[in-house]
Amino acid sequence: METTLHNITAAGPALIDRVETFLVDLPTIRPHQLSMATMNGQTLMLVRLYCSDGSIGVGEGTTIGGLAYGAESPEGMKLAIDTYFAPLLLGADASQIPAIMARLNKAICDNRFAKCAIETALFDALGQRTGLPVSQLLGGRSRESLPIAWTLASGDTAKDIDEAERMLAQRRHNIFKLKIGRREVDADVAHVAAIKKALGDRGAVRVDVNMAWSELEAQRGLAGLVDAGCELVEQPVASPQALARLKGRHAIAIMADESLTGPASAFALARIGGADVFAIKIEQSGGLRAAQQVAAIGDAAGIELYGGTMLEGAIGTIASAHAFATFRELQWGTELFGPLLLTEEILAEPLQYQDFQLAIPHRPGLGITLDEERLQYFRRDRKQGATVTAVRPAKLAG
Ligand SMILES: O=C(O)C[C@H]1C=CC(=O)O1
Ligand SMILES: [Mn+2]
Repeated sequence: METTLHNITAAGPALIDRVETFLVDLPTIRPHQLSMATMNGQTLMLVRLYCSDGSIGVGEGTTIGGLAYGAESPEGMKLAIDTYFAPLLLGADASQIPAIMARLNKAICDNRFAKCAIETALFDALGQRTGLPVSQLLGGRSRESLPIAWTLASGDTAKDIDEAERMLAQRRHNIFKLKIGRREVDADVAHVAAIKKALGDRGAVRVDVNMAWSELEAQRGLAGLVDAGCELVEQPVASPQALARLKGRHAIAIMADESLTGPASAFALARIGGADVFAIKIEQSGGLRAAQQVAAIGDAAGIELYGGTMLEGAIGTIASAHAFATFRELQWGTELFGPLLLTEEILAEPLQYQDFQLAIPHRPGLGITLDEERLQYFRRDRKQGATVTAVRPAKLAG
């Protein structure tokens, strides 16, 4: 469909008629070990917004290890949307995304992941309505594809090296992020050094400590990581002040992840010089536009950018890709590999990963088509026999 301002406005408002949420449980290809949890599967909280013009937008809320990573869980997001978000959404004009998000932000504290799922669905529906990809609706792309790092987190050095070799041979990834922080600092540093030694110049090595170190442990760890040839360390300690004290002390980039919970935290971190790099995540930021604001703050402060993941499935991953495509700078690439960690495909056509990059679709909205049969098969309530949706009362519908 050719899109003009005329046919958008001529169509009139598209009201939200129905909000549907459901959980989808998918296995991972291997156990994924982080400092705070080991994942054997991933649960996607999917939301669909059905609009009065026939458009349907889909969004995803996903986290890591239930409540191990953050305050929101997939089950909690579903409950929050069904109970508290839906009444604020039903009957609203789905094209007025900033107004809807302002309404949600005023009435609902935090719940950033659930808000991101809703904003994703709104942008997807707007894309269907206008014929434009989400990246275009967010202001336009600076790039057509994104470099994709892979996380080595099997918990075993030799297995991690084999896995990295396979990724290099397939030309899928040549940037590797190692999950550390579960073991003693020296054991972790030895693990990183062994992997970097095996890969040499063929692969970049970075680590994510997920806040597991004390500041003292970090002082020792960072020195060892520099010697091991590691180029970046993600959130070695929990406190932003400690991050600021560590930054610049060793020849290694310090990246903030857990400390970034949206634009205000980005501003606060920039003020104290707490990071060389921001790992920006759409869910942690509270939505796609909030992620763009975090990027703008990073840019303005001379902080370099990286596109992070909450190990989302295909929907959250491609929503992230559309947002990251609009960033002016993306010096450290991205880690949007979430769907590749899952054994099951939920799209009719898989996302395109090749030559170390993920291609960003050009079709309207998110530019993906769900495989309904597979989704129905993996949804949790199929086994429980319950479907919860919120519907606009008939007397208001039309
Ligand atoms: O960055 C995190 O902490 C979360 C995540 C990203 C990749 C991965 O394996 O875990
Ligand atoms: Mn991280």
